[in-house]
Amino acid sequence: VDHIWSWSVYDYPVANGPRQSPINIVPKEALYDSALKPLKLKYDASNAKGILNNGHSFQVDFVDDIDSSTLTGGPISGTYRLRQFHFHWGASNDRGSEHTVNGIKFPCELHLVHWNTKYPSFGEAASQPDGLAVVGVFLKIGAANPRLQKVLDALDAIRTKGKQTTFPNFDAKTLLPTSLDYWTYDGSLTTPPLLESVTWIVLKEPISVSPAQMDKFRSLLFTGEGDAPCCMVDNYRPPQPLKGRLVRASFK
Ligand SMILES: CC#CCOc1ccc(CNS(N)(=O)=O)cc1
Ligand SMILES: [Zn+2]
Repeated sequence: VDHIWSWSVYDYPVANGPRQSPINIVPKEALYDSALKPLKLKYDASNAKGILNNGHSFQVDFVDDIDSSTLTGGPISGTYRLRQFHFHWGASNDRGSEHTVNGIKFPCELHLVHWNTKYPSFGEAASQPDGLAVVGVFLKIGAANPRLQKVLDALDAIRTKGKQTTFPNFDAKTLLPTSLDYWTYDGSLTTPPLLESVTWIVLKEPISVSPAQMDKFRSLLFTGEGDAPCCMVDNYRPPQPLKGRLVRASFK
């Protein structure tokens, strides 16, 4: 079975909702908002727990039962805790990102998923309009990125769906670009259950990734051990209708 996104609008009626993600970002149509605060990301490397092939991407999970890896400031109010980060990528370097900029696709996009601590759990927050905040970072082809290497070196141990291994002491801040300038808009999860609970914060500055490193992402499988192997590629949702939403910029 080709692993195109197999869910249908019938399974998830919200797929046609008013605030679906991702979107195409048109910088000239974004509104600079001087009231937007700088992003404050405070990550504790000791909160990193494990790395998992979940059958549609891989994710690095964090301990989120205390306020030690948090997102504050930016467009959000209150404190959001880092839950996990994961990536989306293409079968070739001409595609792979979920958000696009002036219609341009990047080869890969990193998502750092946070949940609002005004709710008792991630699951509860995920059903609230202000429950989640995801920081998106574009990856563009260039020099090999040493900050990615520790993550990529762990992929051999989680090649098939359902495999996981420990992944201690990882500082997710090392994956961020120099500038924290961002675009922000109200959106959704881009994977099932597509819940419209995400404040998206997409960084303007990409980080680098080399072609060889991109091939490492593509060495993962959608399929489980013993299944006919299907390379984990093109695990991105295409841009969705803006439906009148405003995209704000934290920078001029
Ligand atoms: C409710 C629920 C659930 C499952 O948890 C997640 C967590 C992250 C994601 C990632 N979605 S994305 N690509 O928008 O960050 C999807 C489901
Ligand atoms: Zn994602």
